[in-house]
Amino acid sequence: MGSKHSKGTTSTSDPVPFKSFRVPFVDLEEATNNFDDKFFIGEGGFGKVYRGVLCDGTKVALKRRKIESSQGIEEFQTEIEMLSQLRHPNLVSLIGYCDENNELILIYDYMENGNLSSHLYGSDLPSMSWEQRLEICIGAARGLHYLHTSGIIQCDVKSANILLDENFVAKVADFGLSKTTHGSVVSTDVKGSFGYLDPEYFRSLQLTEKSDVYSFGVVLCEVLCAKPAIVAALLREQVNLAEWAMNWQKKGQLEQIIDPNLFGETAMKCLAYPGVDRPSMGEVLWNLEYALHLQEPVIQENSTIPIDELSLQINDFSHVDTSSNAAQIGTLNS
Ligand SMILES: Nc1ncnc2c1ncn2[C@@H]1O[C@H](COP(=O)(O)OP(=O)(O)OP(=O)(O)O)[C@@H](O)[C@H]1O
Repeated sequence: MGSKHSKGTTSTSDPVPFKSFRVPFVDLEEATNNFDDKFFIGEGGFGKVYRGVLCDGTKVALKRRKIESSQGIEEFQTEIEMLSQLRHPNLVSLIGYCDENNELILIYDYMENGNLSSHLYGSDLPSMSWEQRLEICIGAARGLHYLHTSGIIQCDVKSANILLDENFVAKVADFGLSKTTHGSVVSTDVKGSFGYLDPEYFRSLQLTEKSDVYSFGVVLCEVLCAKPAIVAALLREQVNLAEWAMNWQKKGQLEQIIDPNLFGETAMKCLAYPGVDRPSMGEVLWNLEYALHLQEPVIQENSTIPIDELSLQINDFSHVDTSSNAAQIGTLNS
């Protein structure tokens, strides 16, 4: 949950009506040995995240708002409102929250294997098999499909917000920017993360479920190419992975960067412009499940080939027209 998007107020009094989820601060101090650095997992826009163990033995992750920050209250409330109503095996579970004094802390089920992006690039973690990747994408698609059929747009779909439990089951996380729309088009300020933002939403400020589909298409590209959504390529401007992959597709050479037997076409359909040409999340899910079904014999044959070998050939970004992305990034930063 990133405070970069927050428009919250500064009052901390009774921020949410779900008192049954409330956990005393002293219990959280105990769970983390007083927020000891040894328990620190990472940091996002909202604040630091710690692992901990509650007195009943439940392993948890605690997201603690930066004390100096006056932002994040609106996202804190949205997160609690959304997650206290939603339950699905592919959504992260909110166990409770703490809003004592100046503290705002969200308490989640602890996800043993962290987030999807750290398994794709930028870490020493072992490469995941194709089958595992596809199953993770299917899990995340199920979570998003459930959200969309519940009338909710997640609004910040990215690989860092797909968490993995001890069995590598995908759980969609971070609902601070989510919107309840019940299928209608909503006018709103642009929110989301660089590299994942639907260009149509960016231009029109009209939010629909297809914006999540676009962002999920970028996640599929990351999974297929083992590259981050924004790639700093040699001396050039930052390169947007989605546009780079679509350029290869336009040239009819998608197989140059990804194995055509996998789910490249599904990823490309998610990135279609205009948004009405994109599939629904249910169709994406069906396509991925079908890809898994088709892949089973192929996966068995290739199961020892790490993705890095496939992505070795995709380091040439010289064909990308970065002008429109650079414009988008520039505008977002301003
Ligand atoms: N329930 C959880 N279990 C385990 N690790 C978690 C959990 N929730 C978050 N993390 C980890 O904590 C770190 C910070 O996450 P956080 O969601 O605050 O920020 P982010 O998604 O990295 O960035 P942003 O604030 O821009 O969305 C990440 O490494 C994330 O994987």
